[in-house]
Amino acid sequence: TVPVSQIDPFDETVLADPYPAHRELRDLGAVVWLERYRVWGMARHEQVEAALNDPQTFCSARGVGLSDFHKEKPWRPPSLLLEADPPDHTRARHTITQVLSPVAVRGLREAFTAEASALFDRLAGRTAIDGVRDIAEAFPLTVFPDVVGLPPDGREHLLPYGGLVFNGFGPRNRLFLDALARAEHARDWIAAHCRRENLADGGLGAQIHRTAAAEGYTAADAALLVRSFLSAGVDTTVHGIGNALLCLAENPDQFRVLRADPTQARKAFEETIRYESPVQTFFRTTTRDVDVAGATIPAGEKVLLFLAAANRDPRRWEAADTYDITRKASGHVGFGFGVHACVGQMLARLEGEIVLTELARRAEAIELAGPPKRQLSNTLRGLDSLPLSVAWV
Ligand code: HEM
Ligand SMILES: CC(C)Cc1ccc(C(=O)O)cc1
Repeated sequence: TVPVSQIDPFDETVLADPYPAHRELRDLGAVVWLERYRVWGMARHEQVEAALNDPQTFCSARGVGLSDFHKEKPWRPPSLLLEADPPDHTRARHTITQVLSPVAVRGLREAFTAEASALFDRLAGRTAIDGVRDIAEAFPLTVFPDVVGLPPDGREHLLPYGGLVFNGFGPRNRLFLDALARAEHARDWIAAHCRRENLADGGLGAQIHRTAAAEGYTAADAALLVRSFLSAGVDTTVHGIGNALLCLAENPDQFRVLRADPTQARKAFEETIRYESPVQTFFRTTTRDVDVAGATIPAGEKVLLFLAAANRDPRRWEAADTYDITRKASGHVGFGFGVHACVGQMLARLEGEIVLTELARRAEAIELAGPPKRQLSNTLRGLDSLPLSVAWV
């Protein structure tokens, strides 16, 4: 029989400190029944990776949130990438990877480095800063809209829209309803700025339109592909960078390692994605009766994948609950795994590496100057504010 848990993974107390619940779920079994939502859950690395690697059985086209698109109308038209399965997904993925290719991402390094340098020039000398407002939000909100080709006005809609997307994967709780209200005006702005006429020539948005047209997509579908970037490309990196600053401030020995060798910045960011995963959970839906570790999950069931729990599974990681920037963090599922693995991960890594390198060069030490304020979300883990005192070089 399948172990039953009363844990509510979307409860605000659990979201504020999810790690005890993650441990309980891992130890309860390879597959558990979450009574609260009447869905299945997997929290161990082995089962999460296996499910992500089997899109035929654990599909995305019925939504990657709690809502089953076969039963409820999505709050927005489904994504051609995230909420699609092979073969449709394959064409959309091929289109996007032509635009966000490793060569294209490498070509951004110089401009991103210049932006980070200018940002830290403005911060130097200010001993009290807010790591979220002044760094984690400031850097992505400067470089990403520029590279997509968004106009200077209206960028304040990006975070609220992402907040709605990520809260939208959870239940229709207070977090979702708040996000829906906050994003009321963002939805129109985002929809308008997925259209070719509102995207600058030469930007990634215009390139998506051009490549999508060559792949036979309509302008409307090309706009949906741009929407994927605007949905996934900001809140995630903001929290990735914010979580890295929090981890480094809470583990001064790790900051000293980074300070001694700033080329460790990329590894520090990767360990952050494992240890304090910005994307904590999302769902799949079974397409057939499937046996997992002796339990049979019937077809048509929602399965909640606990990425963050898998990333701290002691069955897979030495000292799983230790933040160690020198460890080999590869193999984590913080960027997903398999056909839907994050298409923006190289861009995210570039942003994280550049910010942490600049920080390591300019700060002797950073420490918490007050309690961080958590930003609760049904899916994302990150901060609203991070008071830091910085000893600049
Ligand atoms: C630290 C930053 C980021 C994290 C932690 C992250 C995490 C993830 C994860 C876990 C998935 C898998 C979703 C699934 O399997 O259903 C994913 C997919 C995706 N990500 Fe990211 N992401 C990040 C940054 C970005 C950026 C910067 C972009 C855009 C430029 C982006 C665009 C996407 C897209 C379009 C998908 C869907 C891919 C597909 O379904 O084939 N992400 N991301
Ligand atoms: C971690 C993922 C759920 C992030 C994400 C969100 C939205 C989209 C989209 O295609 O709209 C893609 C990826």
